Amino acid sequence: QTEIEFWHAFTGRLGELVAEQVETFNATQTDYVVTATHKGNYSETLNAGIAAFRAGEQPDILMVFEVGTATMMAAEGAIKPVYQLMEEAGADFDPDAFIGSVKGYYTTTDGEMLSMPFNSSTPVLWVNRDALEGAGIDPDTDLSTWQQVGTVLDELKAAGHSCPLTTAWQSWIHLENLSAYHDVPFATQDNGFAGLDTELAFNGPVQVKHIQTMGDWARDGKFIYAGRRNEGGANFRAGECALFTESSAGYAGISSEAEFDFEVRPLPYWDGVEGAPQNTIIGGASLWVMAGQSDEEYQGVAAFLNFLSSPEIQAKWHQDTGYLPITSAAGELTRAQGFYEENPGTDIAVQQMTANEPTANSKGLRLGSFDQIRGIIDEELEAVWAGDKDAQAALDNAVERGNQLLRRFEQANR
Ligand SMILES: O=P(O)(O)OC[C@H](O)CO
Repeated sequence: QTEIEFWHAFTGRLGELVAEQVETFNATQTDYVVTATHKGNYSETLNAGIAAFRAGEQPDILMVFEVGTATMMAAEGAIKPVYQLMEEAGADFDPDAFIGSVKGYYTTTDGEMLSMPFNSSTPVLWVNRDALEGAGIDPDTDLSTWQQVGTVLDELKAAGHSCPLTTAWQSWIHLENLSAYHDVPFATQDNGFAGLDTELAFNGPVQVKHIQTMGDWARDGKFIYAGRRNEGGANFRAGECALFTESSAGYAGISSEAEFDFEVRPLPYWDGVEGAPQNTIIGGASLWVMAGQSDEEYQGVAAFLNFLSSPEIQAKWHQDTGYLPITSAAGELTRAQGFYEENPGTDIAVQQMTANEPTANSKGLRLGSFDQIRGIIDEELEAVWAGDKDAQAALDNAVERGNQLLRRFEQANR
């Protein structure tokens, strides 16, 4: 059997679910055996893949979060483009099977799909209905807008709740998606899709107002900051927080652990901003095939990737995890199986992504060195939450510091 090495970033319930998929693939055929290894969080997995490539010890498949997409696209000698892999393997592969917003994220402007979509998500609002009820708030109360959320946070606070709102992935949800959802640019040049000469632009009035409001909520004990990635998930799953902005894929952990009545709602928007709500953008990760492997391995990689995106496997993955059904066939199968009727709200994420035709501001982001830029944004946001900076000063600073990294990336990849 030819061994296929697959490095990923999943632990907890998602780790169990990816292991199940690998086992199913290994059990369906005898030519290949996929060995899946957890290499840390998304950033650690990306860095492990880059370091391994430099040492000539790269895996066959590397999971890279959406943030690393531009970096991987620029790493020409290090990767085997998926369209090429499928062509050479003679595999039956149709990139048009993927929904547009997912396909577009991982496809070059020349229409070549470079990495394989796998776990795509979008941010939503998770609600602990018991917490609302406990504070004397109607659990069906409208939470469509941030204005409405603000009123509920006041009520939770007045009732003595210790964690009215927490969040995961603050830059992704409260700046990147906030910008797309309100149809304002996060960066120039169509958020980087139109050229490497892109500059950050997330210090405009909509973003400043939102971050300042979150900063005020933090000062008043209504927004509790738990960490840069998905640390807040532990607090929400334990029932400590009433509202939680997190990936749709929070579903995996919440549905298996929460001992309270929970619900998923659309991500709130600011009423009064023209064009809002537009559409949210994807997060999660895609699978990159690394260069320098044997023909047999590439045959196995093509078979495994095709298996992962087959309607049955992708539909099960979507239903188990809350990741989007990334192919139309997986979405249709899920609907036909009655899953959305039995699990109300589980189709909100895909609706939120696809309700409107994306604009130049809402197709997604393609920015080099973006993992490092997110680190800068995280630092600046933490200064706002701590009350050390106001939102305008923090976002201006993040833009200026981030632009320096973009210029370096542009020079290195011209
Ligand atoms: O938790 P995930 O996998 O949906 O990813 C969330 C963000 O996109 C990470 O950048």
